[in-house]
Amino acid sequence: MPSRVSDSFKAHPDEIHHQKYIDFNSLRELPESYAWTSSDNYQPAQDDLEANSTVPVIDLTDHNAVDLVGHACKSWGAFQVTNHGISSELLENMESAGKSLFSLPVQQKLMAARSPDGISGYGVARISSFFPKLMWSEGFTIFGSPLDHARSLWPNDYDRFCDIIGEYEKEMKALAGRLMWLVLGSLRITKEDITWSGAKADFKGACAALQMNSYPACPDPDRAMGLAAHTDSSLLTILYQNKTSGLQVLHEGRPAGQDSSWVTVQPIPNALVVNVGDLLHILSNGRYLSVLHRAMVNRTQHRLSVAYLYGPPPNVQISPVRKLLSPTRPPLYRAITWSEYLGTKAKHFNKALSSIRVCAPVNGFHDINDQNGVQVG
Ligand SMILES: C=C1C[C@]23C[C@@]1(O)CC[C@H]2[C@@]12CCC[C@@](C)(C(=O)O1)[C@H]2[C@@H]3C(=O)O
Ligand SMILES: O=C(O)CCC(=O)C(=O)O
Ligand SMILES: [Fe+2]
Repeated sequence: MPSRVSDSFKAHPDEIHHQKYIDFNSLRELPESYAWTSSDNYQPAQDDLEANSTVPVIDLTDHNAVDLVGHACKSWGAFQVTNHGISSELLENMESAGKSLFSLPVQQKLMAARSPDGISGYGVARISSFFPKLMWSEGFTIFGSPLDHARSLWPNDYDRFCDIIGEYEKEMKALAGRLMWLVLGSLRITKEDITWSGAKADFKGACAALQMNSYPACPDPDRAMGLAAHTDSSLLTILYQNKTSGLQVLHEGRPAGQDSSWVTVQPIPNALVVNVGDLLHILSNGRYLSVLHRAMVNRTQHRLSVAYLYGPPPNVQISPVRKLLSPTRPPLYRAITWSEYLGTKAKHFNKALSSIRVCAPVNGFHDINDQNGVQVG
């Protein structure tokens, strides 16, 4: 296995898998295998960046929060929340847990490498296989207990990491449940309108994946991509980002797909970013579109983010809520479980939503993902 990318970047594509194991900090130049161009569906000049625009910031204690959330979901598919109840201490602890993980030597991180068909562990962005170029980032996914991987990373000192993850997941689950009811409330959907496996959906059985992302400072940021444009498969995702900006969301013109531009989500201390995922897109029958987003890198600052991808229990069927349907608004998607959807996403990537569509859109609303031209492998 090459120890540095510069040893290997002219390698045969089969060897790309090996290139994931690099020490980003050792590189003074951007290897060609990491240099994105417009033909890779990426405009390095960023001339489609909307500078004076920003996603809504919602104070969760605002008595109008339901309507603000509804408006943000409809017009942006993303928003930031303040006064969300997660302590700044927990956010700081999570950030330092991430820092201590990603600053381990490459060989140590490899002890927790994600297996080719696994979900949890250390590795490159799993969407990499859909793109011809590599991404300037590394990630660590936690689905279920982090114990085994934490033990491989810190054989004598894994408790603290596991405690922080456990606490973070507990708090995030409560916040995600709260946000879910705000979102559903904005669609005038009540507890009675949603059943999961025949029972009332109370989100107690909800599931989540925690994705920690590290974006090292990059010698040539204008040609590099931290995490390529994608939507999340979740119902909704809650993202913590450190003080370095990089997250961008695609702001759709209306009708969807017209004049879209990328908007940077500027970090606000202690705020969290929330975005609509594909399962909410399905559940809301396309009223709330899952938002395309990506992460950019910069020359001097390391960036860290932690995404909490919140979904239903893996085997519960998700389908458009009946209350939102009418003869003029028939169901656009077939019922699907999160497990099955993840398999579909792994195969079709940004065409996954269209692949489960059962009905042509009416009144001009449709999947944004059909419009964005993101490359599918
Ligand atoms: C449950 C999951 C959603 C996710 C794939 C995964 O199995 C674990 C990581 C998640 C993540 C995070 C970064 C972006 C994303 C598209 C990816 O490649 O891995 C999402 C996946 C998803 O939402 O489809
Ligand atoms: O790093 C970011 O800002 C985005 C991360 C992200 O989109 C993800 O983990 O799904
Ligand atoms: Fe994402």
